[in-house]
Amino acid sequence: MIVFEHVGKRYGGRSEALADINFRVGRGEMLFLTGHSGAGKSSLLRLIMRLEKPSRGRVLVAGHDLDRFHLSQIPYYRRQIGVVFQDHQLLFDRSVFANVALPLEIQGVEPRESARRVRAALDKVGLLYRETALPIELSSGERQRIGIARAVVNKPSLLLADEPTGNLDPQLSADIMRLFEDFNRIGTTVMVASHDLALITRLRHRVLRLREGRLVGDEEAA
Ligand SMILES: Nc1ncnc2c1ncn2[C@@H]1O[C@H](COP(=O)(O)OP(=O)(O)OP(=O)(O)O)[C@@H](O)[C@H]1O
Repeated sequence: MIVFEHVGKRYGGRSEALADINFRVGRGEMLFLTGHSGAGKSSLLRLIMRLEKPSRGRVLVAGHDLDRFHLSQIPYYRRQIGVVFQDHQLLFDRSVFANVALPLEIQGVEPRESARRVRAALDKVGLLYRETALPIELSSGERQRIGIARAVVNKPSLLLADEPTGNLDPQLSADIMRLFEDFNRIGTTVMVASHDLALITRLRHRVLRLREGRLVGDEEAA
């Protein structure tokens, strides 16, 4: 599903944020990406999203060399990827329902079909009963689950998360990870960047370890 071949990334004239990264992720896998702050986790995810281009090497996703995409193809490509951020990036003046519906609205999905998919996504994260609430009325764990519902409303084949439990306590973090595992169980490829080693160790998935832009570990699930 994801192939990195000798990938390097340099921003401007600075030192390399990523250097000679090689790995493959199979369809339907779940794995963690870990490393200290500044190790290159977000850069690696941004390359997969095609928000950045590599300075060296190739990134392939679902058989496509991302460097070869025409600019007009990129939005279609990104629709196949669900992305969850630490700060969830919800719109605070819109209801939970409207936030989750946003990706479908942008694509022009017909309202009735959109409503059906939004409710299915909210149901999966256990927050269907909060559809009319505003984000401000929710707890931080609930907001993160809304961010996840929005990420999966398109039924993406690939789900990427950048420190999705960064602000949450251990219990809520475990709940969020269980949700990712649920999506993985139904076939979604899931990659989670996190520096929460306690959580990562407990969950027993494959772990890619970055240090100063280099891949220093690739440990299979225990
Ligand atoms: N847009 C950018 N322009 C210039 N330098 C950048 C940019 N994005 C990242 N970097 C640099 O690249 C290196 C890797 O950063 P990156 O954000 O990928 O690491 P990270 O592991 O995700 O860290 P964090 O957990 O703090 O987000 C850092 O030295 C950072 O300063």
